[in-house]
Amino acid sequence: MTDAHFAIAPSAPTAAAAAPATGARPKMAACNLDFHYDGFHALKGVNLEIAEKRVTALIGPSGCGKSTLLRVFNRIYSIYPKLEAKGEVLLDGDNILDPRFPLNRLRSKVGMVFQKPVPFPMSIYDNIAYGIRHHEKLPKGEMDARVEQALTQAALWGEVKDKLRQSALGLSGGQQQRLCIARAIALRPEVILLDEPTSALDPIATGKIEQLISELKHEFTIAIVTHNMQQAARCSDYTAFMYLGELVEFGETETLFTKPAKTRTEDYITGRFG
Ligand SMILES: Nc1ncnc2c1ncn2[C@@H]1O[C@H](COP(=O)(O)OP(=O)(O)OP(=O)(O)O)[C@@H](O)[C@H]1O
Repeated sequence: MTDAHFAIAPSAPTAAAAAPATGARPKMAACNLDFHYDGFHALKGVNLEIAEKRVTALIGPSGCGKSTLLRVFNRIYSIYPKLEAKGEVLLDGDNILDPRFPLNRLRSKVGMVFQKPVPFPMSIYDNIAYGIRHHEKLPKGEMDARVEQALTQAALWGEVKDKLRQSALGLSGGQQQRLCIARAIALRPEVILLDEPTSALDPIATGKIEQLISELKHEFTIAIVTHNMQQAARCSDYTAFMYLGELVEFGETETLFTKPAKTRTEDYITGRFG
């Protein structure tokens, strides 16, 4: 799909409030997005653009719908019958909520990393190779190169290159999270969704992941849910502030944190509630 297709996307009020001021191309966009959990209205008319090869942070008090929005971006809810999304989520102009959009294509383009690192109970090498094998049949030499490349990009290669055949469960929490990021990267996605990726980590491991995020954005489009406002300020280009299922404010991170347009945003970022 082309930019032109994106521009004429159906019903897209193209999140006018959300339009990135830098002219970055939108990679994904939620358009009039509503989401219900078995009757509970968790996302209400959300319009948001995720700029290509930038980091977009989703912030807001507990229960405001940040993780739900991230999960809709990956259609992860679709296995549950009573969960319903309405509106559109565009990926390069295609509506990924359309059941005709193949789930395996979506998963290969949009990777996800969760709050708690969950390595598979297998070797470090196989943690990376497992997902690749699912999508491609590679000769051993090429597979070795792909594993090394993913671990290098996730800033983990130097720490694990001599123990690739050891269990991934023996890695520290921070290393396990970088392994999960490597696993996502290995599939060569275009978008990486990070759901509170550092909330289980100590400050040093957190710093490494933040450093990693700022390097990965040169190649990938990143959306990150975080409770840590310093983290959002440090590592994102754009920030979306959500409250009770609505997108309250969106803008360049520096502007949103220094000159928020809405009182509710200001109250939240200054710690008056949340
Ligand atoms: N599986 C579910 N079934 C029913 N309601 C749910 C489910 N998951 C989330 N919710 C509700 O949807 C709303 C949004 O939840 P969500 O997890 O997206 O919020 P969040 O902003 O990510 O919160 P937190 O920061 O605490 O992780 C909340 O009111 C939550 O209780």
